[in-house]
Amino acid sequence: MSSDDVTDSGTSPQPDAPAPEAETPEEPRVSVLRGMRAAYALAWQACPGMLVLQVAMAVTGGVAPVATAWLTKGALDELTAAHPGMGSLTGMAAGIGLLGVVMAATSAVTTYAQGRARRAVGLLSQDRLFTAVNRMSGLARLEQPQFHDRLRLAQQSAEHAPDQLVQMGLSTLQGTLGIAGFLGTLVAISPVMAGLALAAAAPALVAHLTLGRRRAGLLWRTSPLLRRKLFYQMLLTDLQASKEVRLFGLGGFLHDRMLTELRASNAAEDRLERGVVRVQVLLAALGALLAGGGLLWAVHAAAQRSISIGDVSVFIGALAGVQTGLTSLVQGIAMGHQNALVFHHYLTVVGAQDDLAEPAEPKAIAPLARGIELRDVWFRYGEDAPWVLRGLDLTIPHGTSLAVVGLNGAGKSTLVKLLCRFYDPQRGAVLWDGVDIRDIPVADLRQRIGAVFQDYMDYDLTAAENIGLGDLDAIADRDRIRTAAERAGIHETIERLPAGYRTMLSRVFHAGDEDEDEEEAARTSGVHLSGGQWQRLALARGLMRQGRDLMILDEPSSGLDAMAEAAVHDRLRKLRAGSTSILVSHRLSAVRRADRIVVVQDGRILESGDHASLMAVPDGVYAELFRSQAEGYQEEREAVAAE
Ligand SMILES: Nc1ncnc2c1ncn2[C@@H]1O[C@H](COP(=O)(O)OP(=O)(O)OP(=O)(O)O)[C@@H](O)[C@H]1O
Repeated sequence: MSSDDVTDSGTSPQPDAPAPEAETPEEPRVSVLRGMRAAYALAWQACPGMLVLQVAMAVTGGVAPVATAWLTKGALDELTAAHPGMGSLTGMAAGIGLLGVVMAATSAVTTYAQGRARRAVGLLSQDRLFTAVNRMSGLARLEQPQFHDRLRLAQQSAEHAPDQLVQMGLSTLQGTLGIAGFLGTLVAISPVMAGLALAAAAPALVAHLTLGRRRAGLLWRTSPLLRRKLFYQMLLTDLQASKEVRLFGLGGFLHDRMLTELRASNAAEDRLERGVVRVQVLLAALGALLAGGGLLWAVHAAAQRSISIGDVSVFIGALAGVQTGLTSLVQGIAMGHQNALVFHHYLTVVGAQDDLAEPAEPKAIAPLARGIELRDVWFRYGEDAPWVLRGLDLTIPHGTSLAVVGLNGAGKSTLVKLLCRFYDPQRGAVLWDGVDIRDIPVADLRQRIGAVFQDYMDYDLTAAENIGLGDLDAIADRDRIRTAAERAGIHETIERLPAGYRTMLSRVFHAGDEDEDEEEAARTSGVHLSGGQWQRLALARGLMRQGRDLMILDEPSSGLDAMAEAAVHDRLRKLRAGSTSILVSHRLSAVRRADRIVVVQDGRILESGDHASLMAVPDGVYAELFRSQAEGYQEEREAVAAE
């Protein structure tokens, strides 16, 4: 394939590898029932006992008020009878009292059961959410803004939505039992009133469902605004950003931007809330009209002796019971509906496939014996993005050191990322001893690779942990951590820290126990390293994997001073001898002793050879780059000598 076949504009042939499923920015259409089912399954798995207890309490809470209303009616009728029977009156009064105790206990037990279930469900749902995030072994999805919008809502709903959906189901059960009881009572006294009360709930249900859908839509639309707001907010408080924020006087600017995002989100919420108020006022007026009409009818009927005083009491209670029951039922359903819409984001993330295709027939990876080959590799970061690698061919024989050089943006780090299989190439293949790495389980492949990335991480953890993370099996192995630190030239620095390897490298967290004394806390916290020292730590972390099949060093010394850099490269050269390694660097003095050097340009290998052979090509890119760097040092030296 020539570069004419595959153009920057993206009018290329269909790629071999499918692009990761794009996140759709539209508002999702979802099944509420699916959300409910998933929420109940979660609640059952997280805490079955508490779910059963809540169901029992919901049934009790639904039946008890109806029973109370009937006992009250019985008592009032007995009282107004010609010869009230004291025995049955006492029994009914005792029954009312007992039901009061039961209802109070029900409410307390429900609160307890809800709390325990909420915590257990929250734990399980967050566990599943982050398990799913960890399952995504590539980087492509994490680079999609829509995925982050979805993830934010998923995180929010993982904490609250499952529990709220369960509560909605339970309150529906409780409400339905209460309403059924009261409605039966109403039908017995006035079927017309019963019909009217029921009919009044229909517009309320429609209105609340519409509002719920609008609320869920609002959450989806405001998610990008709130993420940007959080980003500006984070910059205002982040330690790393604080230098630039203060020096460039960015505080006010970021603050304004943060408020602009918040105002836009508030304005959208205000608009929705205005609609909510209108609907609620209308529904309240309808309810009051019904209650007032019912009261008038009951008083008239009692005055004409067509119903008893007890009937009036139970009628008023039942009408109020049906109305409040229906209102809370409708609101519960609408809230559940809204939660299910948001919970959909959680279910989508939890159910998402890995963004890297899993091998249909996984092959076991063997220790590297022959070498790694990139064969006609074409890669770009998105369907509309320009090609970064354009038919790149490269072989790295086992046991050799390769250096990769090239101008900024040439694709060197991209090449490294493909070797770690953070992405799959759209065309061509990366072969490990002749096996396509797409056929090897990705975790097994990465176990064989050690790496120091250009954009390495500083972890707010102890010095030992910062290094030990490179090989989790050895995170407690002080000897290995120390050896890696020595090789990266950071051991002495760590030894001088207040608590040596136990020192917390953070100004945000401290290392010790909550109850440690202040002296100990001061010893173990508050240390921050210099940029070059952090880079050495990252190098030590990578070196924890010394002896694996492939060592990747992407600009491992860019932050080191000249002497440290020379010393580190000297040491690395010795460590790399006889093992397979790739060094990406702009410092040509560091790469000159590699077994082979390649120059990447326009997504291909432009030149290849050892230092001497590349320097022998007078108008070659490598020779030119090397000469210009050497001349820079030469001029510097002459200037110093002339002073
Ligand atoms: N995650 C990404 N998403 C989209 N484009 C990217 C991404 N990473 C890199 N690119 C683009 O790919 C091209 C190659 O980038 P790469 O980081 O591989 O270059 P490089 O040779 O390592 O550059 P440098 O010497 O500056 O580190 C650049 O044009 C860059 O904009």
